[in-house]
Amino acid sequence: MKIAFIGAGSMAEAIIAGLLKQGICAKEDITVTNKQDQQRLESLKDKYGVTIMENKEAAVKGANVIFLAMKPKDAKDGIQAIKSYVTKEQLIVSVLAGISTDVIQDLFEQELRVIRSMPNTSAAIGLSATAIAKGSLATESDLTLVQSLFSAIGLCTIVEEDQLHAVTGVSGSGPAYIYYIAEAMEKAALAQGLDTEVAKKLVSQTLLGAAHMLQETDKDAEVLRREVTSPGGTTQRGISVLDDWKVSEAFENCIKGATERSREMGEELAEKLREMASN
Ligand SMILES: NC(=O)C1=CN([C@@H]2O[C@H](COP(=O)(O)OP(=O)(O)OC[C@H]3O[C@@H](n4cnc5c(N)ncnc54)[C@H](O)[C@@H]3O)[C@@H](O)[C@H]2O)C=CC1
Ligand SMILES: O=C(O)[C@@H]1CCC=N1
Repeated sequence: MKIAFIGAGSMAEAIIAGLLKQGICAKEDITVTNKQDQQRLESLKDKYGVTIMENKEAAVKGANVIFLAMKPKDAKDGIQAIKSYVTKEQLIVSVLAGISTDVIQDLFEQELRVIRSMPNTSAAIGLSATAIAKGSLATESDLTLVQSLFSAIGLCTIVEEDQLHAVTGVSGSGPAYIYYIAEAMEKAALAQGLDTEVAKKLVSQTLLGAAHMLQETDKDAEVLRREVTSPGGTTQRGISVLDDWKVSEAFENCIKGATERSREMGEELAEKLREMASN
């Protein structure tokens, strides 16, 4: 299968790295283009051996699957640059946060099969948490194909398209929340006298172990948390501080805000297109 990436940023790289690492496609089958940063393309070529192209027609020609991997704000220009070279036989896979498959179809101004996805950067090591949804013209077999691609680089579940906003707020942005926690725990460990290397090792292994416990035991997070928390002990004191600082509510608002932002980004582009159509 030949895959073209329009956009060569962190998400494109994470997917490319994952696909190659898992042997889903050969480096010769991947073509990458971006807006103008030739140095970035060269670095992807050096690192992964993929084909890089500035010419947009050449980039999409012959691809079975075209990944849209530019920022949502660049979707209009990015699609404009390739739309006259894309054919109905090619399957479009969007990773753009917030942008609906209808808007993508409108931007191409032709009846294309579009699958919308929300992976995360852990795709780079085969551990993405991805959800996908199909646009009105995509088929069940398109969905199955894209699910098999993303399943090769982590978990991939199928959702209704509207749920992708919440997915973005939870697992698309999610790695950043966990890194935020890691940063905070490392900083706190230093303040308590541990040295940087020890703090980093202990924090990352603690996150890794806890994630495995969540997946490999049949226990809920709450049960696992209680098992760590001895009455009158250290964890109880620590958790009581998190409760005092309303960390749980902070997460509720964090995910709500990110979900709302996904909807807004979709609406901003849809509104722009409506304005252009009415002028
Ligand atoms: N970074 C993340 O963790 C995740 C990002 N996403 C989505 O992935 C998409 C890309 O995000 P990042 O990789 O983080 O962005 P990025 O800023 O790292 O990369 C964007 C890429 O798009 C290219 N680009 C911009 N305008 C273009 C145009 N007109 N034609 C061709 N290429 C163009 C840029 O040159 C750059 O290579 C976004 O839509 C984002 O919503 C989805 C899930 C997770
Ligand atoms: O922050 C963003 O908008 C993108 C979407 C999910 C992760 N990064």
